[in-house]
Amino acid sequence: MDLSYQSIEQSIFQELKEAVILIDKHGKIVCYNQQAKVVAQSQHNRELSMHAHILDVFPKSELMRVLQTKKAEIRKLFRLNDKLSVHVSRFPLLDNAGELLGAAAIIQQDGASAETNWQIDEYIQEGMQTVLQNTSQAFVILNEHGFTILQNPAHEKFLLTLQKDSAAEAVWKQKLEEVCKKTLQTRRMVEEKIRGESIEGSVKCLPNLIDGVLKGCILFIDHNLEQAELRKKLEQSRRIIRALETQSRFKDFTINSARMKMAVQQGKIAADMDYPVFLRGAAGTGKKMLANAIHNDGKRKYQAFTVVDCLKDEEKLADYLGRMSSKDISIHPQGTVYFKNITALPLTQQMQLHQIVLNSQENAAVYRLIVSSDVNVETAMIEGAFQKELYYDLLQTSIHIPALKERKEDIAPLVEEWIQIGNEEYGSCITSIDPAAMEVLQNFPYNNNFKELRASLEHSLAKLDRGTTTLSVSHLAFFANATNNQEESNPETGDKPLSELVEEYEKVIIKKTMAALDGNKTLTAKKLGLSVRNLYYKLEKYQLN
Ligand SMILES: Nc1ncnc2c1ncn2[C@@H]1O[C@H](COP(=O)(O)OP(=O)(O)OP(=O)(O)O)[C@@H](O)[C@H]1O
Repeated sequence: MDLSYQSIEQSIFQELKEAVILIDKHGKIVCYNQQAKVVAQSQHNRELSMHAHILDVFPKSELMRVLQTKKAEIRKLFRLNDKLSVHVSRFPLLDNAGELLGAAAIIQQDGASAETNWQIDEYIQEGMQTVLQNTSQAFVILNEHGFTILQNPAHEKFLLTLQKDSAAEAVWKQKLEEVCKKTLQTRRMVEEKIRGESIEGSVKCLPNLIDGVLKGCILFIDHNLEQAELRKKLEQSRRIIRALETQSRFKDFTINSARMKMAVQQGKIAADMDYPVFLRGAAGTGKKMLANAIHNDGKRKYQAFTVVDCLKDEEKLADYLGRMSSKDISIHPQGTVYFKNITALPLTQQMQLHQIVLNSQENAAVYRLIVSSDVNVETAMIEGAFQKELYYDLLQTSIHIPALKERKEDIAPLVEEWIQIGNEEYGSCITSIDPAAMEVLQNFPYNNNFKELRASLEHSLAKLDRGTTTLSVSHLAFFANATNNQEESNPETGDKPLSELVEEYEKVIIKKTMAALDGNKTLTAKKLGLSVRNLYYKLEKYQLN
């Protein structure tokens, strides 16, 4: 067999992807192609040359073995250097009579490295998938029209949380769209900071160019959601503490309804002035909270806020009426005094209060005055139990706080807020509310307004099974029972608290006595051992007028 160079199809041989080296039976190189030169160079820059010994060029070559064994070795791994391994197939070269002429090595350098690259690619791909699925960095891949093709879990979570805050969601959605559009238009990276109400962050958008063709873009989002959630919880705790310490502010009101927004707005206007304020609204609607916010967001915030219940605090009432009647403006301005249940004041004290109101109107008051009533003052006035002049003067700056049933839009956010607080207190873990349950909560009458909403929810949360995450109608048995009891109006049934049963009984007694005495209030009060003003108060409370 002629192993000379000329006997082989030059062009094909040279173009082969594989490196080919032929040696004679002594180990001398007799033939090689271009690829073989490259392989030799990759091994410490060695030069391949004709008639050189194979071990001089490849000191670790195993081709010599084939000369001895005369056996072919297929695709054996051979380490060329620290970084590069190749697959080598070795063949003995025999003539027709089986005589050894030499040996050939076919080195699959391209194939081998492609395989190595492929293995690395697969490894990297898998690794990348794991990283992308687990990273807290939210990202989303969009096509050239701005539609989502792929997003990671961090992005899904981000969108879900954003949905809970409609104001922030609107800002973020608009900004992300803008950034995306800009990237697709300019084919350049666009970076922006986003301030979406409570949720802040930044977005980076890269054009997705494949072989110079714009295929869409990739959005990377950094946000402070976790901090925002923590801040919200902290703010809630602070709000409760402020309410407990009568440190409420206007921002502490949870409101959705236009009517309640109006009441708070009026409160804000009143806070800037020193006029007396008259707060009107049923029990538990938030009168004290609003009075407190007027004080804390007003000029006298560094002075005391004092609550005087005209129905219960007789001594305190007399004390403050005395102190506040003084017109001595040389005295350093004092804090705010909040008189609640003013319809329970006897006429003489009403006159005293009227004088304080007049002093305030003349800017001659030492104290800031805020009064409230949860019963209908007009009826008391018509009956002669409330002074007309006082009524008209107070009316000028009166703020009406609507009952919860008149502002159902406020119920959902209040419920959500109290469930979060309840979760902390009762160890429950409610994260969602079934729509049917929310309907029950929204349609409940809440005679004691916020106080009743909170107490009823607490009652339901305290009885939840461990692990319940969705509040459903079945958990609201307390609400159903309360509704039934109200509908049946049977004072002897149900598991009502004693105070409620006593009130129901009191109502029946007053009603019967009044009927027996032809509606004469003075005689009714006398018969029941009540003062006339107290009777008026109870008639209003039980709506017996
Ligand atoms: N819009 C609101 N957002 C948050 N909390 C509220 C809201 N309205 C009322 N509350 C809370 O409801 C509770 C009852 O409110 P508050 O004592 O001010 O009612 P009130 O009308 O003065 O009641 P009452 O006439 O029975 O004394 C308080 O704990 C208050 O913090």
